[in-house]
Amino acid sequence: MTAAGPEPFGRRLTAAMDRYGPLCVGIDPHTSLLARWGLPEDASGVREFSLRTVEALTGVVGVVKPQAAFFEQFGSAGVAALEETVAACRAAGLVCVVDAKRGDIGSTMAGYAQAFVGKDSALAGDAVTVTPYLGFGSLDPLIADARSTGRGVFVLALTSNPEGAQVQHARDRDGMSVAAQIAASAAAANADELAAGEPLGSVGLVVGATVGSAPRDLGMDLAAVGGPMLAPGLGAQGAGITEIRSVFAGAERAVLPSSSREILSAGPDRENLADAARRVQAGLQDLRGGRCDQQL
Ligand SMILES: O=c1ccn([C@@H]2O[C@H](COP(=O)(O)O)[C@@H](O)[C@H]2O)c(=O)[nH]1
Repeated sequence: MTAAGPEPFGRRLTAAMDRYGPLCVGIDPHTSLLARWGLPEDASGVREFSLRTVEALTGVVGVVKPQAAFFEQFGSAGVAALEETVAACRAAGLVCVVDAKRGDIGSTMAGYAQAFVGKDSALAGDAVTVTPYLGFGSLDPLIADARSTGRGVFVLALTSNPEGAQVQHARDRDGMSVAAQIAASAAAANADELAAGEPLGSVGLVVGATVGSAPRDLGMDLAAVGGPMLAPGLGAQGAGITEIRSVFAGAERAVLPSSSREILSAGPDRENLADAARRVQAGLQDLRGGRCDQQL
């Protein structure tokens, strides 16, 4: 919190990436991983898995991303486990992106906004993923609330799954792709924060590390967005630093590469988990133009 209000998300995220490096570790308690970790395949297992992961990664990475689906599948007890995970991240000083991929008409979006970026909501991390396929404008209430509480929003633009092309590669009658329209809307949403000197705006995009030349082919100007680029697809989905460099050429400092299964499968031993994250982080070291503070 500053005299002018809460510290903006883009500033806090930049500080975390400068300190630890760009890696975001996904907290995805797949049932197969619960079994591998010797944990029950229920909400108590999801809770234990997530809290152990937060503990192992504290001081190792700056950003984590719990996947809401793996909590919600166990109903209210699973949602309670997600709330505890968010609280543990807050206590540990980890930037927490809740991967919930919400989206609805504007009036309903206000409800999601209260849940995921509302001031006193237990489900609100530091940022949330949202879907713009009801129109980018439908996200306005949530973006406004996120800004007012110092939180961020990651808008799906080019997802890492091949099926996403059906919607995201479509073009309007002027030839502009849906993905390029989402990027342009995010850039407009970030303009005031960037003009005020923030290093990154609060409105980021989700662009898979697996999408190859699609951003260029679809006319997206990622460097002009001015917000962070959450890049899932690192590790288990096949992307590495070479793919990330190619997808995000010109916007490398804004990239938040995300990996879940590749790192989580090193658990349950805390040191093994931390080492796996350190190895992936080290491989990304040059992305932001040199060593992070933690390695100096
Ligand atoms: O385009 C997208 C958007 C989100 N995800 C999510 O990221 C993780 C990826 O997990 P891995 O084990 O590293 O493959 C998962 O939670 C997805 O829902 C994505 O993969 N692609």
